[in-house]
Amino acid sequence: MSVAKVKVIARLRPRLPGEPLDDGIRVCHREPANVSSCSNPGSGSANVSLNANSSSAIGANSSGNSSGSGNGGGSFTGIAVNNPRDPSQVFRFPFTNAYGADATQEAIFEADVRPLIDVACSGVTVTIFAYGVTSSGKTYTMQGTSTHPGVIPRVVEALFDKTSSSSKPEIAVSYMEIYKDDVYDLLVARENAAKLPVRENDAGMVFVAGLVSTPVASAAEFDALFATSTSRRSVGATRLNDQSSRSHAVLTLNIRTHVGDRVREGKINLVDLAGSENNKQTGNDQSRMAESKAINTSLSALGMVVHALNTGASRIPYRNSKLTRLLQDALGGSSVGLLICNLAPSAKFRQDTLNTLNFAVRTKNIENKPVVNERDVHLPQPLKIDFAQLPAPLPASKPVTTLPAPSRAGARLSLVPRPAARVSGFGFQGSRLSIVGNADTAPLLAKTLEKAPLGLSEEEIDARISRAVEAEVARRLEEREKEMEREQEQQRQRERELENERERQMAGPSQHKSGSPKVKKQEFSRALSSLLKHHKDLDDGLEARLKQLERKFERGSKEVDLADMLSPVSKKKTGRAFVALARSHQENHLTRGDLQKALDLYRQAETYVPDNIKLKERWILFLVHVFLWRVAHAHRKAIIEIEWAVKNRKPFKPSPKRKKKSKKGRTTNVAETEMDVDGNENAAPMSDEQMEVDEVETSLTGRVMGGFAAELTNTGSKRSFTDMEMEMGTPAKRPKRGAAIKARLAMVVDDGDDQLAAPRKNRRRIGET
Ligand SMILES: Nc1ncnc2c1ncn2[C@@H]1O[C@H](COP(=O)(O)OP(=O)(O)OP(=O)(O)O)[C@@H](O)[C@H]1O
Repeated sequence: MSVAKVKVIARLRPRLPGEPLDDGIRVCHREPANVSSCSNPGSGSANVSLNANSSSAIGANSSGNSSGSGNGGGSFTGIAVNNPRDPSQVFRFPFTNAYGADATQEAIFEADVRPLIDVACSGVTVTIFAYGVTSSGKTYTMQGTSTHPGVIPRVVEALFDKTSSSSKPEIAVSYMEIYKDDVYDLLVARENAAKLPVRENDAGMVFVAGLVSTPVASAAEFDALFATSTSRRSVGATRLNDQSSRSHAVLTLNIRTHVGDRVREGKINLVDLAGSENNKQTGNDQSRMAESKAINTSLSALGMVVHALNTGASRIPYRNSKLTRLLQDALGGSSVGLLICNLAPSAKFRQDTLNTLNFAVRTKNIENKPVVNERDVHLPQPLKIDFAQLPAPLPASKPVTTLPAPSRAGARLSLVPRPAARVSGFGFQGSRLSIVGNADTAPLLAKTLEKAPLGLSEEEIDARISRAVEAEVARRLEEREKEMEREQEQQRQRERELENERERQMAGPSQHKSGSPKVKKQEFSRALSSLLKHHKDLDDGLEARLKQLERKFERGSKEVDLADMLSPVSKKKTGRAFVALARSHQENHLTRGDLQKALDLYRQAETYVPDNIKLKERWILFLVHVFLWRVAHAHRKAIIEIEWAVKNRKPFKPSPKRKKKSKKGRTTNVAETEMDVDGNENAAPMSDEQMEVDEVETSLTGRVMGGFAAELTNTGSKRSFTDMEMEMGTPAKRPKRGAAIKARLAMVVDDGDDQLAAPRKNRRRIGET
């Protein structure tokens, strides 16, 4: 993509009445770089005008091409300023052009502004902004006076001159001010003007929502509109300027040109920034101070954006102020930029002037990637069809004849890739219109335009752009056709696959061998859906069980009364005994199905030692443990059942739920997988099918189901006796052996119920011996 650096020119205004003579700041034009006269005010060089008050409009030339200005080629065009602390030292600031006190409005317009009008008419966004300290002549430069019209009226006049030519651009105007970081529409009477929001559309284009845009048919119509709206701008008197702008004003001229079947939509943003203020000098009252603070804040945000762009920062802080958001396109974006750096000659502004010049020199290094905004008239209209609302973007061009940037000591060239150009538009809303290109296709246009030698006529530039655009359109159409073909082919392929699938289903299972992978797959998916239903039932069972536990817990309050009667030591002992017993039941639950018992015992223990944190932790772990065990067990069993069903080609039926009688005779739904593996007296008798499932599992895993659960619930160091015992036997003997162990453990733990106060270690030993 073509890159166009922001062009910067400097303008030193004449001395105003009452301002003391001061030659500390001078305009230099094509000074030999080694001539000290420009840089040293004391040298008395005769061949150049160094004094701001006497210099002529140097730098301006009718071609608008500053022809070798800047530091390049051994000459210097720009501004020289004495160091206020050390007058023998001179700072030099090179610019494309530099204008002195008697430079006319016309000279500046002709040299640096008029060429940009052609650029805007060819579909590019152009942003011209005046920057400088308060009272340095920004408004004078942009608006001018009735006798010395400035940039704005001259641009409009030049545009309307074009409307009489064959291309006949249509023009619409929007005008806003940013006052204390709020945006107001200047085309709307102030009493009706609401604060307008700044938004960004999907294409990354910044716009002011609700900004009015008015078509204008003649320069006279514009003048009337402009005069009325300018009178609405916030202006106030300060000690430095009795007509000081208290806001940043942005006037946008939207230009639409028809070229054959295509429409080009360019625009010119004309920005009169409020001036930076040194409040030691302004004598501002409280309300002026608030304005001044907003002005300085937004200008410093602007400075930060410029700095970030210069240093190649990955994040550019456009969002720090409305001003920078709206200037986004002009700074590192897709428009062509011209900064007019206004300077005041007086010594009292010296420090601010140096700051302004520093800012301007940094701005020079900002690279924009201009795009040509063009669309085919036959393509659908944008969302907002009002001309002024038409958005911008697309292919790049390099419409301005910028000179190579003069080298500047200390200026860093970024090694970090610049962020992609972002598109923004003052007052433009709606979607981007484009048919002719994007960031990828822009190089073609850019290349074409870059090859254009300086001094090409407007028609030649237009012709080049047209040719490039046509080639680009053809290429993109071809690409689009190919893309569409690819998509159609993919669609056909998808349809074919769907059709085949449908046919297979219609043909039915008889056409397939029952043992084929497809049949197996179907069986498996049927089994899977049964399994899912089964799990839902399981969840319901668990939930019912938890509710039951809660009720039991409430009943435990009776025990609390009992516990209150015991001494703290006895309470502790009793609590410990309950815990030991609960642990024993917990550890043996695989063989005895004593989880419920363990749970009750833990609760009882808690009544005696309610504040024991360890117990609480154990309690929580236990609940988790129970839950996980049940879920894992249920899953495992279900998987085995499915595997078995698939292997034996039998339909999968989830195990029926077991109705469990609660102690009070209520019937509760509990998942059968809960306790039945150990075959104790509470478990429902196993069906033939279930027996088979266990056999299948044993043959698949070499273990009985208890082993799997134990693996899940016991850590390596606390493996249960049952597991160890069972691992000692051969796989064939394990089931038998397991049953014998279970019976033994049942006896041991039952005996243990009576030994409430037995120490924990002993209890363990009982279980393990
Ligand atoms: N080139 C010039 N020739 C003659 N007079 C000028 C020139 N530039 C500025 N002035 C005068 O200087 C005064 C201050 O100029 P202006 O109001 O344009 O400054 P400003 O930078 O816009 O100030 P602020 O930031 O406070 O709005 C005005 O009286 C203006 O007429």
